[in-house]
Amino acid sequence: MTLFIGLTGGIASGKSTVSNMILELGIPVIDADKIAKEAVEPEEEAYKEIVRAFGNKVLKVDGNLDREKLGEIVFNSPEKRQLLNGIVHPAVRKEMNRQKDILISDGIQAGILDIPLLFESKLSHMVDKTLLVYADESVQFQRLKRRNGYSDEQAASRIASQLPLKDKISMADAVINNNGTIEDTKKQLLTILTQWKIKKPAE
Ligand SMILES: Nc1ncnc2c1ncn2[C@@H]1O[C@H](COP(=O)(O)OP(=O)(O)OP(=O)(O)O)[C@@H](O)[C@H]1O
Repeated sequence: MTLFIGLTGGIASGKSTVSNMILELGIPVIDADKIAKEAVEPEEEAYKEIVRAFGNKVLKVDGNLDREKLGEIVFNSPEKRQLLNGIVHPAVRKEMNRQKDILISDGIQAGILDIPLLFESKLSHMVDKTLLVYADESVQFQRLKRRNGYSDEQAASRIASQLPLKDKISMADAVINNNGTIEDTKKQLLTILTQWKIKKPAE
């Protein structure tokens, strides 16, 4: 039986950092963000639905979706965000399930589903365990500003648009505190994987 772990966190809390560590251990990662990007490529059904719903103004001249423009529209309107999610989420769920089925039929012991908005999107039912990458809001703020070159206001509004990370602690089966060094984080990850009896595939 394949054990599926949902990896989540908040903006700039360190999900990609942890998901890279997991990949380096040889454990497969199903990446919801990557799948979501692929789901809206021009040949996909979701792309056509988005153009029908939002119009040509969300397209770049080359015909690809203007993700920044779309992001801005939905960032400022909960109704439009719901409309977009209603198109994209089912396509993403379907592809994640397809990839899960491959790991199951290959007899893989464990797989990670990297889903940034796991709790907000109510997708916990897709996994057996949930793992939260936590960082204090002040740490998220500093790392977000440094990584994205955001102003104080831009960083603060993006953090405020998500459920506070501390509220997700009680929802998760295990929490990695990523306030410290990368080494500290790696140690916590290995401890949790051991507790869940997940071995490196090579062992
Ligand atoms: N323990 C750490 N110490 C120092 N810097 C870190 C640490 N963990 C992550 N970072 C840095 O903080 C930034 C955010 O980390 P990362 O990209 O892993 O977060 P994320 O949760 O995947 O973010 P997002 O969802 O916003 O893409 C990156 O620039 C990363 O290199």
